[in-house]
Amino acid sequence: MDSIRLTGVRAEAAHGVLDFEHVEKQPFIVDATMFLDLSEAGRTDDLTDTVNYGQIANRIVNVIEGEHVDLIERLAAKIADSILLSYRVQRVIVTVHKPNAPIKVPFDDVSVTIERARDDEPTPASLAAARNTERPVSLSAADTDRHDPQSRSTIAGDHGGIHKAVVAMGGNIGDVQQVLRAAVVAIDGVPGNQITGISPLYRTAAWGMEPGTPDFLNAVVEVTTTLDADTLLNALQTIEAAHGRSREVHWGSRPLDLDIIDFDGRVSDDPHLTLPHPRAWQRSFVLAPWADLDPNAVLPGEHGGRVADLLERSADRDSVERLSDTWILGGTA
Ligand SMILES: Nc1ncnc2c1ncn2[C@@H]1O[C@H](COP(=O)(O)OP(=O)(O)OP(=O)(O)O)[C@@H](O)[C@H]1O
Ligand SMILES: Nc1nc2c(c(=O)[nH]1)N=C(CO)CN2
Repeated sequence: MDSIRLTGVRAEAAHGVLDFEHVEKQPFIVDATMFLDLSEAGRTDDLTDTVNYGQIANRIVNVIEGEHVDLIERLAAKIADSILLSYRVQRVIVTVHKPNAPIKVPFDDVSVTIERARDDEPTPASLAAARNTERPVSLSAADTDRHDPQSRSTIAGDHGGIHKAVVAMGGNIGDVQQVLRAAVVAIDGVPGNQITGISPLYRTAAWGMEPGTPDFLNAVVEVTTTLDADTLLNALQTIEAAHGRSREVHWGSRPLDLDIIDFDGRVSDDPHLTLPHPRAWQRSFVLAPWADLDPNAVLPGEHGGRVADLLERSADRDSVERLSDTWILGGTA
């Protein structure tokens, strides 16, 4: 099968079993070989027919710089999972090198290599991709013939042109900032999606939850997408599941929540996907970052209005605090 090989992706982080390795950063270097069918991309010259290796490299760095792990075996498994979020990748070989590992004799390098296939253990991403086989994504409404409709590696799109969606992100368990960064990368990595705006990061008091619920971090992103609204929701739920599946979550708290706030200004009371999000109008944790991102934004629907005005009137507007404009780059300074 065709492959894309990315080698020497490097980042520093504190991973390892020994005490000092929990605090002192050291380099980790990753090679990844992704197996996928490149024949379409070879014919069409279109990035949406392959995987964007720049996005894969970002994902690898996000995992390395993410939550502490003791073992490079675990780091390799997390990296393989994040790569298999790209539904086109059928199989991946990941090598993690730890050249400065605490080994007392002279050595060149130590590494682990793992191989994971989409079929070995279906990830939420692969399950969602497999379920949505009806029609593939494309960037224009005209090119419906370019893809193989039988392929299980497709995500349905509506071929209805380019839509604009506003997605709210939040979480209050674990390294939320890191997870939100990874979520932005993952949303942008869904074929047909392009992130066009990222709000500042806010710390917000838990809204509508039991006293003592930890604060959330929240942000809002704008996405242009060729996906229909249901398929976008499906993709967002897949990304949520990838970040929540192995954690113990007490009621209400969550590592990652992704809601569609607005989709082309549509209004719908379908409970599966209510538009605009039915509680957005009264949530400062949505309104404040959205108003920062787009001071002229308007929430449609019964409770709608200028987002900045809704924020002004919102009962909990003092319970949100702007933390960082540059959080997406990796720091909160
Ligand atoms: N605009 C929307 N965005 C995301 N999910 C929605 C939307 N409208 C309806 N839903 C449905 O809501 C269900 C529950 O979603 P979720 O678990 O994110 O809720 P929640 O985060 O606990 O509450 P809230 O929706 O108040 O933020 C989803 O399965 C989804 O089908
Ligand atoms: N501050 C804050 N509160 C919440 C949030 C959230 O993201 N931030 N999400 C909720 C359910 O989605 C309920 N309450």
